[in-house]
Amino acid sequence: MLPATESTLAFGVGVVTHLLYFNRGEHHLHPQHYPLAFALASIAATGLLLFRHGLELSQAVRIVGSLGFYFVAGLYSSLLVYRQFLHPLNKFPGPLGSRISGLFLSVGFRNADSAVQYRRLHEKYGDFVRVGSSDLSIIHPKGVTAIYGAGSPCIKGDAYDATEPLRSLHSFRDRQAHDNRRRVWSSAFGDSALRGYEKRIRRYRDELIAAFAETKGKPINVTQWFNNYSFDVVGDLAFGQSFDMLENNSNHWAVQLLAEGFAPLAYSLPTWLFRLAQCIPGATKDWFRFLDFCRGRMLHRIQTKPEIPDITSTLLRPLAGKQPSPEDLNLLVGESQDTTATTLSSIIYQLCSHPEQLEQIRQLVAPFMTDPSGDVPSEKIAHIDHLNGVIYEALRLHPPVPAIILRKTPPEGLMIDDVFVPGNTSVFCPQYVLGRSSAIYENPEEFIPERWYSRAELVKEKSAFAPFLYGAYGCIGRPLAMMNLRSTVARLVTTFDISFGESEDGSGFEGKSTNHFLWCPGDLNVSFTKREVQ
Ligand code: HEM
Repeated sequence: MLPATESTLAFGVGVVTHLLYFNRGEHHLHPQHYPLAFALASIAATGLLLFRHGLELSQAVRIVGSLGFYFVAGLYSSLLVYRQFLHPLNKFPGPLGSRISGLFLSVGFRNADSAVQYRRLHEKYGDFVRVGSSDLSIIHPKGVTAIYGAGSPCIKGDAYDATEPLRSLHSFRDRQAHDNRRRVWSSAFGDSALRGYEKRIRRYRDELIAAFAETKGKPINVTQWFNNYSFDVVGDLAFGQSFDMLENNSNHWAVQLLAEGFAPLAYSLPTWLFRLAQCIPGATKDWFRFLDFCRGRMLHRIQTKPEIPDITSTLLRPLAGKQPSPEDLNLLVGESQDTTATTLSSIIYQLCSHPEQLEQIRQLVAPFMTDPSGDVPSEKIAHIDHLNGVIYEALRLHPPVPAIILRKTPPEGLMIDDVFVPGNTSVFCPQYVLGRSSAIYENPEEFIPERWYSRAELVKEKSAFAPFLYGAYGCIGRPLAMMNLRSTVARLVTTFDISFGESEDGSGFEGKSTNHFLWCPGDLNVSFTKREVQ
């Protein structure tokens, strides 16, 4: 048995370690160092007792074990007491377990339905909900501008360090480093570059239309088909070579790896745990296989010069011969394409649910579909307010990034309207919950495209609508996405009669959807019958 003074001392050291070290700053980058340091200290202390003080091995192990126990007990007691009773976020409501750890909610997210669950939490607790020891979910109408707006003092949260030291444009937390990389990317998304991409994309849109025409009205799962289309498009824009997914109507193996790599994001695990899991041998092998695949395709692409410049051409130019990082390519291939595909699915879901809207868009775009190819450049139809309204309504009700886009408040804290959010708090505004909030929209559950142009009174707080985000870290691919969405929707509605398949009621589209940072809708069986008169 350890004397009381030693056990108290070990306990006290635990408390002090928490208060002076773990309770200050960030500690998520190298979580494996802590158990390692603990093990090394235990071995050193055992050695000291054995060789310096001549104790028996069993005696030395018992003493070191007890000291270790009291140290850990002190550390965790301090952590629990602090988080439960003294934490500056205690004034915010939320599930009791969340005060102690975000892991409490991670367990509840086992069905990958975090966006729906955040909605329930906000219905119960209000605009500010504490969802972790230092984490707030916020749906106050002024929250989005305060947290993500151009002048916001917030920085990206620790989750963006998940793959450190690998970095993409998306994951730079340092503002200056991000801005420098973003300047390189901007040239790849300027007007003239987009016109070139539009030409490259047309070939895949033709393939999509041809594949739908071949079905002769037999219902098909559009969620998969739009995935096929979007990944083929980005494969072409990034590597000058598609994934042949439209041809095979199935995921390319690399795309499948990517989807599996995203799966753990469903549980909103703390970043330290995520990084700890990466230390398990083999745990990230699929991820690295995917990055190797990107690297291989990139090398192949660099050896060929495309007739019409692709994204890589424009990215390579300012990099002066250096290659984009494989993480950048992962960003391009993974995150950006799922979003375009899910938005197309959401639009078709809403148009099948509201056939009168489908007819209205058809009437509006038909006069511009004069090209013999059947296609239409986006700029010809970009001014059609109702078409844009349909896209925005789909994005409002089914935001592709529906829940956590993490930011951290500055050390001095942040005012959101008249609510003070303490410094160094992880904050996010779930777009899915905001999109259905009656504090922000009149009749939020209704699909009303006019709210985005002629019935502005139906949007009470426009700044809360941010499916692409805005500000310094907003989506750089927005113009490309909008261009692709407009032209593809115009082409689909003028080429086909579109309706839910016979046994489809649309319930699984949302009901079986999951959220892995990006939203993945359930299957949606839709019938496309070629129209006689166009
Ligand atoms: C409907 C389609 C899309 C939606 C809703 C969307 C949404 C978003 C959102 C919410 C972010 C911010 C994420 C964060 O801060 O964590 C973002 C960032 C980004 N998006 Fe998109 N996106 C779409 C399409 C695209 C496309 C087509 C591309 C490119 C081909 C793209 C490229 C990017 C890039 C590179 C970033 C990182 C920007 C930065 O950190 O500076 N996105 N997108």
